[in-house]
Amino acid sequence: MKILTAAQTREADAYTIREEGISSTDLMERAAKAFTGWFENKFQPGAEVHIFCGPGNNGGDGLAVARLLHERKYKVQPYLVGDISKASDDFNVNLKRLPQALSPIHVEQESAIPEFNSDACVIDALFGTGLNRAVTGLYGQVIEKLNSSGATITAIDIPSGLYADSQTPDEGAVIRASYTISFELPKLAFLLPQHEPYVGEWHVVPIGLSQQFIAEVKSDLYCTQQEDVQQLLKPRRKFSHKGTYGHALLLCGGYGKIGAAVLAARACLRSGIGLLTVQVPQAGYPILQTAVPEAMTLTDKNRKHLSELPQEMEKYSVIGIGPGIGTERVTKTTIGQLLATASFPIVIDADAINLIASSEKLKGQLYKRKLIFTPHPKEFERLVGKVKNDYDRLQHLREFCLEYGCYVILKGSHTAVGTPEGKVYFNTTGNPGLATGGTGDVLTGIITALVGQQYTLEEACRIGVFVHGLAADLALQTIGEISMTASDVIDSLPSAFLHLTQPLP
Ligand SMILES: NC(=O)C1=CN([C@@H]2O[C@H](COP(=O)(O)OP(=O)(O)OC[C@H]3O[C@@H](n4cnc5c(N)ncnc54)[C@H](OP(=O)(O)O)[C@@H]3O)[C@@H](O)[C@H]2O)[C@@H](O)CC1
Ligand SMILES: [K+]
Repeated sequence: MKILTAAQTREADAYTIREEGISSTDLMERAAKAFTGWFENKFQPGAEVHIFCGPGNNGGDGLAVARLLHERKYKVQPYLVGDISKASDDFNVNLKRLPQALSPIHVEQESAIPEFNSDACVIDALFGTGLNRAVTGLYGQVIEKLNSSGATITAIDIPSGLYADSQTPDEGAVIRASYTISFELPKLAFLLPQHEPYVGEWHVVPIGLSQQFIAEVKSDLYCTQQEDVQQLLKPRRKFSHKGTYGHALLLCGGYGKIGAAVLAARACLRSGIGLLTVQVPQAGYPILQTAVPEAMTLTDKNRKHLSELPQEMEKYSVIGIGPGIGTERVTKTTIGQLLATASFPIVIDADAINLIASSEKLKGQLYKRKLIFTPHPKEFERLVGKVKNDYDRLQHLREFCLEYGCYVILKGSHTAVGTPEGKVYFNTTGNPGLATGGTGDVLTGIITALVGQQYTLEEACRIGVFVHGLAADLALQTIGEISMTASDVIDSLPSAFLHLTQPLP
């Protein structure tokens, strides 16, 4: 699914109206019906619903929603905020369509807003994609009052005051919604962690915008959804054997962190790799052999740390390196040797990222290699320097991928996959249960397995982060967020792959 800017969304609206012979009023009605459909499933008709409408088409949506909810027996009170003498045409059409029983309250000062019951619902229809400056003055005061009212706020299209695709100025007030119901496509702002307090739980409802326009419009930003991953996954062939699915090498684990190698290895095997060799420091040998009998185990000459590459490197199709390896000098030297010699793809995680980030020499060896980095935000900052905000982080992500021609999986609540072509794919699975030690090691194992099976690096990144999040979502059902461990995510990988390859009817 593509992500469009606010300007492109307005163009999509205009194109749909022009090319598909639908009036803008009818498109607004579709949007209002789509919103109302979601709202009715969420809130019972007994609830008081206070709908705050601004002067543009977002306000027009609010007025149409007021009429539709009134018809469905909700106790609706519309508010017209500020100067509506220059309101949009469709706002005025929907103002006229309000039934007699609904008389709107004009809010010219914030004191005109009554106190709400604690179970009241507020619908925010002040501003949508037409927001063109920070919200201050009366609108800002109204937003602050609604935020502190204690009512459950549901935003139409986007929380008012939030910029859809660029940094919202600090001085602007922004609605803090519990729910945001967006039309047709998600906005970039919803995918960035800094906006969680404003956007709340978000959903997209279709309103029939032109699919042709959406297919043709240029955007480098995408959401990866289940259908995408189902199309990317290749069935295993009847006449295949273990050699068909690659031979992965994991260079993971260090004294006290052999568990990281166990987790990465188990996840790699559960993600379809044909053969797996794990090299661990001597201290890890009995542990690996016992915990992961399916993996072949090599030992490093060093008892505690990664200090050498195995023999016969040419037999591997992919390497995963980093989980638990530590930051010893000798390990850094080994990474340098790996970058200098390996011709196959390398998945680089954890301390391998930290070691590369700390060395200009190692960074200089990254060019023209087939590399996937899997940093969390702190590791990413070690690679690229301090970032100012989530948009700045995204910019750095694209620049880093372009400069080094590599892939970066920037982990977070909507993990972002950056590609060398400047594209970014946001993931749509996962939950806060993943915020626990070892889940990153699991992701390294999954991605390594997928690269080993000859998926392109882009496919491996997109499938891998989706499956990892899906496994956590499936584990949620029986284990919950609080108790979830990295091993639970591995244990749910089979269900996640089954879910994707044999969708239930
Ligand atoms: N078109 C369609 O077919 C469909 C559109 N849809 C809906 O339309 C929404 C977009 O509507 P929109 O383009 O009218 O813009 P919207 O966000 O309502 O605001 C514009 C108004 O706000 C004003 N204004 C802006 N910033 C301000 C500020 N900081 N402080 C104060 N004022 C400010 C600006 O005034 P001005 O800049 O002229 O002073 C103008 O009056 C979209 O999100 C979706 O909900 C759906 O129904 C689907 C069909
Ligand atoms: K809104």
